[in-house]
Amino acid sequence: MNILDRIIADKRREVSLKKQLIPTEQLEKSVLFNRQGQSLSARLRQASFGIIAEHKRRSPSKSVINQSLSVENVVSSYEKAGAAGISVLTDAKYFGGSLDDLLLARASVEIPILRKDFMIDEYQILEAKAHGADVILLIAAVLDKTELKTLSETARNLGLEVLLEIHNQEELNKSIHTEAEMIGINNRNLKTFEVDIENSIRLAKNLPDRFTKVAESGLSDTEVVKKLKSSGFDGFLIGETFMKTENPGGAIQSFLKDLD
Ligand SMILES: O=P(O)(O)OC[C@@H](O)[C@@H](O)c1c[nH]c2ccccc12
Repeated sequence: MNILDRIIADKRREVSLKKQLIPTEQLEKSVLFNRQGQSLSARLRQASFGIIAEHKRRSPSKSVINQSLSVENVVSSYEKAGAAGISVLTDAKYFGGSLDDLLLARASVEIPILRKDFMIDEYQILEAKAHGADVILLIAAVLDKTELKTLSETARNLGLEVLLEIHNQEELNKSIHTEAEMIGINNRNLKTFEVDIENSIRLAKNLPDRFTKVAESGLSDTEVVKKLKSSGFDGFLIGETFMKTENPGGAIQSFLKDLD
């Protein structure tokens, strides 16, 4: 079994257990459930370089990235430095995150927040809303066309935006008819961890203009980000480059300065 299949198998177990413990009515009682969602898509299109800065403690490809900083400090410093949005990993087993991280991030920043997790069930979208997210991630590699459609409709009905992640033409074909606001092209193949920017540039050319285009993963060089911007990308999802430093806020600040 590849890593992605393992993560999804674990996620199915996790979600079915949580559903028994915390009913959806309880999620709907959260104060945050009535909060007005904000548009990440609009912010990315307005920014000269729209960075979505990610909070990520560890990952299956890199193991430990940063275990010592507090999520509140990291995301506030991202916001202060000029990030367009924040991504918070909430998967515990493989990424060391939690829904509490999402709550703490929401309490710390005003800018849009993406709940970064492996979404397979409507229940997780209600959780995202109840913990203050503005955007959810849907990964085309693990969902079929019908699931992509119904999960994005659920998000839309809750006032959440969708970042739909693809990696190849086949995934693009099944995503193109959904109502997602943003398409993320993952430079990293989630099955092999290989990073390929040229693949992303080729794929982006086949995307209709109505989608805000986001380049994801493996970005550490401002020259590469400039090249992606001129190839039509509006947003850039960056985690490790910032998180592996002692001062992620300082790292994004100098990154943005280099892009200027
Ligand atoms: O840390 P990086 O290489 O800058 O990547 C960030 C983000 O793109 C990556 O964490 C990611 C992209 N798609 C995902 C899906 C699930 C978990 C994580 C991810």
